[in-house]
Amino acid sequence: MNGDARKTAEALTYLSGFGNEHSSEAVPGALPLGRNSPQRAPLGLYAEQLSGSAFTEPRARNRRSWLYRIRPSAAHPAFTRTDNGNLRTAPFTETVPDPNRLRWDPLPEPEPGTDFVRGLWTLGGNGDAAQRTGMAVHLYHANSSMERVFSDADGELLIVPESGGLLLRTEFGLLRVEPGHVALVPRGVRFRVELLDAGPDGGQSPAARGYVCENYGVPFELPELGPIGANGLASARDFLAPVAAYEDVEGPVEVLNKFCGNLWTATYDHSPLDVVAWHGSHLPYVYDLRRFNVIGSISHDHPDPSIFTVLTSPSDTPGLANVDFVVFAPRWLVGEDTFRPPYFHRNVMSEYMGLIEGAYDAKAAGQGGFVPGGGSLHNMMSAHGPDRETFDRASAAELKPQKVDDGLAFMFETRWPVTATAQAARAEHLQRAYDDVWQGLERHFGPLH
Ligand SMILES: O=C(O)Cc1cc(O)ccc1O
Ligand SMILES: [Fe+2]
Repeated sequence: MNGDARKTAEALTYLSGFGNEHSSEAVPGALPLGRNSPQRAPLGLYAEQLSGSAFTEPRARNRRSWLYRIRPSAAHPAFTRTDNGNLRTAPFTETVPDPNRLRWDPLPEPEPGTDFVRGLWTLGGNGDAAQRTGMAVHLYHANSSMERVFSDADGELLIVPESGGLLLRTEFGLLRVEPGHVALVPRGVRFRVELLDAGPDGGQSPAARGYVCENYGVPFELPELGPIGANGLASARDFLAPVAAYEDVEGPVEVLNKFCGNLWTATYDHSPLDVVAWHGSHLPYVYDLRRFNVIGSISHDHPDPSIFTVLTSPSDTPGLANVDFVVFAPRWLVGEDTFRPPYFHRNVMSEYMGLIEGAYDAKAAGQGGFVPGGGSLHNMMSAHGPDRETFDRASAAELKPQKVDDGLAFMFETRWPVTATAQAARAEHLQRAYDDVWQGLERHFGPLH
């Protein structure tokens, strides 16, 4: 299946535009015109609505799609509980919230035959999935394509690959997601993840690794631009939705459903990825982070990282995000008389950071440092910022224009502290000496300087 996945992914076409009303049909005439639910849907298909918002939410936040499928989703046997593996869900109560700065190396190698869902490993989170608020941070490390199909009733999934490309076969069609891209799979949408990179044995050996933000709250949207103007940051047109593509498969297919924190399984007698046409706004997307238009200071001082927000999940309080997805993309630094890397700070928000590639400008890379596939957690009010090495270097640097283009880092920044899971708090790959990166920041104070 893996070799085929790359070939299939090469030929993909997309529909451009975040939040649009898109429509697509894999077979001409499959999409009804002028109505959603005709007495008999075209081509003998079943019409079905998938709601991502309450029916009555304001138009700007209202999300739903109509799917025209070979069988209605309702045609399935009972779900039964199955092993949650390393997946955990809010409320997170296995440990107490930790004020310490925490950092992890990448996940260890998975067992052979680990698919995307089995490879999910929850680091922590906040809120309450059943109350549709808060978020979870997961990592994944897989070495096998999924045969089964997955959907998450608990939230939307923002998938951030760090190594290994993925082919997402969704109810709405196919998305190719490489490191440097992110995929957004809405709540309840069924999909299967295949690994794009076939190993020398034509199969299972390469790993696919990355991060997932599970957003229990209001779905991600593009941030307001305010005085930035009508353009800038992530552009709506760079978010690509799939075109309709369906599986006409009769035969046993395992379908996994994450519901209020548990995995449930059912064996369908057909593939639920059988949507021949669709229209609507509750849709998956892929976005290439390198298309992000980075805005920064052209005078002095280091702007707050909110300037790098790609997507935001708002809360009921204006400006206070349930979770923001922020990217530190290649950019020029030109600030005069400025300490250019991230400043020392304590933040009321909680910050989980990951690294997709290269190095991050506030932290040393290399072994025992902040490395691709690793991550750090700086919870509410924890004191952090540049490590000693970065502080020494940046305080002495000659301030000529400088291109920062040796890395791609990101942050999930959330309104509530992230409580670690037991497995994250006790993990062997937790860096137990992380505090040391701020050791040796000597006093330089001298009133007579
Ligand atoms: O802690 C971090 O590295 C993230 C971060 C980056 C930045 O540029 C300013 C503040 C901030 O929290
Ligand atoms: Fe920070």
